Amino acid sequence: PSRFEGITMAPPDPILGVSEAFKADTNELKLNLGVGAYRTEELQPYVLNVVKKAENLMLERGDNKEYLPIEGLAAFNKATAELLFGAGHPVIKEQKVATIQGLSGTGSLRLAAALIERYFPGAKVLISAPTWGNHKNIFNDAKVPWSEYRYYDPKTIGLDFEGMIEDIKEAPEGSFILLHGCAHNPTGIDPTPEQWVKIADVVQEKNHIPFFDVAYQGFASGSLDEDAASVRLFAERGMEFFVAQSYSKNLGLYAERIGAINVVCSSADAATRVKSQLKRIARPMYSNPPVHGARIVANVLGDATMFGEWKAEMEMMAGRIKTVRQRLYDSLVSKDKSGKDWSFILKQIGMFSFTGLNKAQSDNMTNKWHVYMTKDGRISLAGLSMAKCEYLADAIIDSCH
Ligand SMILES: Cc1ncc(COP(=O)(O)O)c(CN[C@](O)(C(=O)O)[C@@H](O)C(=O)O)c1O
Repeated sequence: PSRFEGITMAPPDPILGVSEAFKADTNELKLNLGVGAYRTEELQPYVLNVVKKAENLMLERGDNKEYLPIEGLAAFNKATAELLFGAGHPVIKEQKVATIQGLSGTGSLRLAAALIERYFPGAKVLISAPTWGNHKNIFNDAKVPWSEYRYYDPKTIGLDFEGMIEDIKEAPEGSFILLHGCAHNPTGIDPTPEQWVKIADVVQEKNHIPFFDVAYQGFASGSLDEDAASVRLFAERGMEFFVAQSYSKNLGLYAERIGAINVVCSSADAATRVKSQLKRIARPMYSNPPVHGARIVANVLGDATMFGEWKAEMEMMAGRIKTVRQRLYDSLVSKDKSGKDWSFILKQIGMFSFTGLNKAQSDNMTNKWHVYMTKDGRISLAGLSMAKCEYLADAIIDSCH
């Protein structure tokens, strides 16, 4: 008998498995609102013009393919930390941030989880209920215990702020609090600036360690600075904390796997030690990261013209999603005679809308309407065109009544 008998079939991934099912569907009405990947009005993947411009420059320059250092491309690490905190920020000036290039957001989260497992034995991570589908797997596989803090309130289809604060208060002192910097996934519901202040207060009070996941900087509101406000608030307070970054969405570099883990420390010496241990973890995991995406980011962020062009394209993408969000809302209101309040669609921010549809209703969306979405009721508006809003509204109304 084969010794591989014990290797059973793994379940399809709750998010990426939806794309697999979508590809297998032959119905031309099919709509992929599963994975959080931007599509144009023609529902095609989008490579930013500024990315093509940077790549042409890189090709002309004839860069070589030598290994990067374990910590990644130095120009990228510098640029990514400055983008997050602002170039003039004290944590940058005083060299208190340990930044290493990661395999996009996922790989950066995983490196951070490995550091927690190694240097914070017994510490647990508090994650929002609900949260991005891969967070639990990342911490489980890194053998880091986690528990949930209340976040989504199905009654108001809004934030259960009191519950969130209470659960963070109740957590053992020195817990890691995983926070979505902006554009919460899957709910699209973000704390208000005032609520962020209160969150910072309670985290500081309990000596917790904030752990930001910033996968949508600039993509949520269209403004890089606005979307970094929550992270910068915590940096203002002189807190030590983690920030994972991703350029999958805001620069459209999905498959280039480019991101970073930043650890804000209380001294430059601590940052040097932390960086050395992140390198120690990375080397046996993947040795050193891919260069192409890092060079694109470093070139775009390092050139004033391209940086401006990037900001304009990001505002275009964020703008298209906002327009589609409004059109979906208008279609639902005009078609639905039940008087249901759909305003939550407009209050949500970023790529996603949390529809409140349950699993059976989501199944109906797929089986009857060929609309592919995650089973927690999330739809990615980035995959929706103006032309398809009416159809989607019909599907949602049919599925929830
Ligand atoms: C909050 C959050 N954090 C990290 C990531 C990781 O992204 P990457 O590794 O590409 O940098 C995502 C992407 N999440 C998805 O957009 C999604 O939820 O559909 C999708 O890309 C995914 O991988 O699931 C995310 O939404």
